Amino acid sequence: MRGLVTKSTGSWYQVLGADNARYDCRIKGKFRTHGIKTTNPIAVGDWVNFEVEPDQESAIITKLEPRRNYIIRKSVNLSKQTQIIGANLDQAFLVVTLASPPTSFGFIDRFLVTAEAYSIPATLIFNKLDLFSDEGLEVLRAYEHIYEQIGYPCYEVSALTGKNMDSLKELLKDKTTLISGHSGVGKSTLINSLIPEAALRTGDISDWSDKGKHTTTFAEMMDLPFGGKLIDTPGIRELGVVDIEKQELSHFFPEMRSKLNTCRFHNCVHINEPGCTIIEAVEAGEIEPSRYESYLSIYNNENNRR
Ligand SMILES: Nc1nc2c(ncn2[C@@H]2O[C@H](COP(=O)(O)OP(=O)(O)OP(=O)(O)O)[C@@H](O)[C@H]2O)c(=O)[nH]1
Ligand SMILES: [Zn+2]
Repeated sequence: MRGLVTKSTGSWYQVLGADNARYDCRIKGKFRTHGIKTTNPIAVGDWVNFEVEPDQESAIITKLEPRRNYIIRKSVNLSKQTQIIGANLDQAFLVVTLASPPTSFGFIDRFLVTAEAYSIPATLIFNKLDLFSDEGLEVLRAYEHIYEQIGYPCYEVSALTGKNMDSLKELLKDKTTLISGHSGVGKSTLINSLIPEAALRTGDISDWSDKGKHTTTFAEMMDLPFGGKLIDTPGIRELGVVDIEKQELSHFFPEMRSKLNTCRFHNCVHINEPGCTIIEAVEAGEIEPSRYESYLSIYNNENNRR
């Protein structure tokens, strides 16, 4: 039967079958992963074929359909390994906030670079709008302006009061969206506001995760009541920047992309080369200094977490 993977622990996969029933599936033997070294050959959002075992208790995934796209992160404990967080995504949302605790530019930019690297459209959701004074709002709008100019849509909401949540629903409707954010930004509150049954879902998780007691839950796909799917990434607070050649990094900063052919040296990496148009653009205020700092930080492989 054909089905959609909606949850995974790395050893167990929950699959929503074509018959609308959910199956607990496993993989038998080795699975072709097309050159991706990963702890989970199959990810949430994947379309698969599976066969129900004679005992009717479990099922075996037999085939993985080609992915339209996917997003990957470095595994925290296994140095060379990577995790596929989600596949077949329409877009990625990063929930951020400038209030308790504020999200740093570095955190935002690393997320955006990852989304660019995998060609997944990214949107920033600024939460906790209700906490802002007029002055605070000015700072917020300045942040938003930076990212909107580059081409990233920004939305300001309050998951707590529900302010502007309707415009968010419009964006999510009938799409598959990966949602991410560091601890405390209000991602759970936001999901609960979008999916009122999400509280039920929590009970469901603990029940199901018995199957994966010693593994991590990578991600979970939820149905949005107004149409569309949301992929939550519990325990995944940050997407690492994976497998980007230093020489290529600037391609994943859209505001740098258009200027790349104009540096004096064709192999310019925009650090301290003479005749570098990226550095000139930073100095002229055309490229935001915080974005250039993030570029340097990623280039130097620094992990300046919040
Ligand atoms: N004022 C205000 N507080 C909010 C808003 N959204 C969430 N919060 C609060 O922020 C805190 C963190 O919210 P959570 O939804 O638990 O945050 P999270 O991002 O899921 O983080 P974890 O709980 O660590 O997983 C809670 O005290 C929420 O009540 C908001 O829009 N406005
Ligand atoms: Zn340059």
